[in-house]
Amino acid sequence: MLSSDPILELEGLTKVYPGGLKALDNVDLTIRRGEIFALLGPNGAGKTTLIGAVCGLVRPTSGTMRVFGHDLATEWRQARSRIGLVPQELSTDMFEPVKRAVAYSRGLFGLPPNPERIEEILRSLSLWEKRDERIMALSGGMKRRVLIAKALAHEPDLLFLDEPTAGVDVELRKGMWRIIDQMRERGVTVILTTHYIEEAEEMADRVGIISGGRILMVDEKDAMMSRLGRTEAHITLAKPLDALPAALGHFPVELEDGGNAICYRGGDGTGKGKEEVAALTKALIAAGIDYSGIDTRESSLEDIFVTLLGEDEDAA
Ligand SMILES: Nc1ncnc2c1ncn2[C@@H]1O[C@H](COP(=O)(O)OP(=O)(O)OP(=O)(O)O)[C@@H](O)[C@H]1O
Repeated sequence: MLSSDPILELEGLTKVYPGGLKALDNVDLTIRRGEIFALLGPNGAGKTTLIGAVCGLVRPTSGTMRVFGHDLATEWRQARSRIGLVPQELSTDMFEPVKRAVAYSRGLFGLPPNPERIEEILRSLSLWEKRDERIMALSGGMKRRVLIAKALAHEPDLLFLDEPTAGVDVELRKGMWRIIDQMRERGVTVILTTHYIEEAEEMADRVGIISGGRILMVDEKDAMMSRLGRTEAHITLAKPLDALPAALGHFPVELEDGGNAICYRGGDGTGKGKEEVAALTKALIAAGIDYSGIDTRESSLEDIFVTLLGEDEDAA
């Protein structure tokens, strides 16, 4: 269930690596219980550093972090035991059989063994048949699922997935999305990092855009798309025009393709582009201008992302 109850609160989180690189710059971020939050940013934006800070792998330079209301600086143990981390790559356990490695991960958090629970996790990730195989002998996609199983072994309430589908094929990516969806159904809050816009668009309830260690924007995905999205319509005319008729003067349109098409670009931030295109077609008919086709396109999260990053570079 999605609620406004915060599960993670970051305030003024800053990380300056030795050598002076500021990987996180005064990050404020609140994650709500039960949501899937996508942290979207280009390479080197600070995504892994942010996850590392919450999971205790990176020591922040300043700022506060609260998880489930526990201050990470003072109540580290209570908080960490409820967090799971799926890192980008498997670094240990390669020689271990799958089931043993996953059970071991549970034990690391001081939990008693629970073979039924481990079986359930392995089955849900389609790894049960492979439970006695060494991890090194598995395919790349299965190794990724082992990473998830290990992160779920101690039944965390908050799960970080760092680039869960980097470098995997489309089929595996979709499989991974289904797995993430199942976790949400179980009530796990998921924070995933990605530089695949498609992934954020498909999976997330909310999206945060990060670049150069700064959060540029956080919003509900749908709100972000209607607030920042725009509509483009390409109207092919039956006969070319020399100039735009005065009757269309109040629409955001231009004559293109040597007078053979009228292009509409509008609805910015209002979500009303489609309605305006419909009004435009009526105005065309009223003005006696015949057209042979209309191609309408709503902007995607990708367009928004590119625009925001472009503006950020301009401001820098
Ligand atoms: N241990 C480190 N020492 C010094 N600089 C580091 C260290 N780790 C990361 N950085 C730098 O901090 C910045 C942020 O890196 P980070 O790995 O957090 O980005 P990212 O958004 O996860 O990138 P990617 O998508 O490539 O994984 C980068 O410029 C990186 O080179």
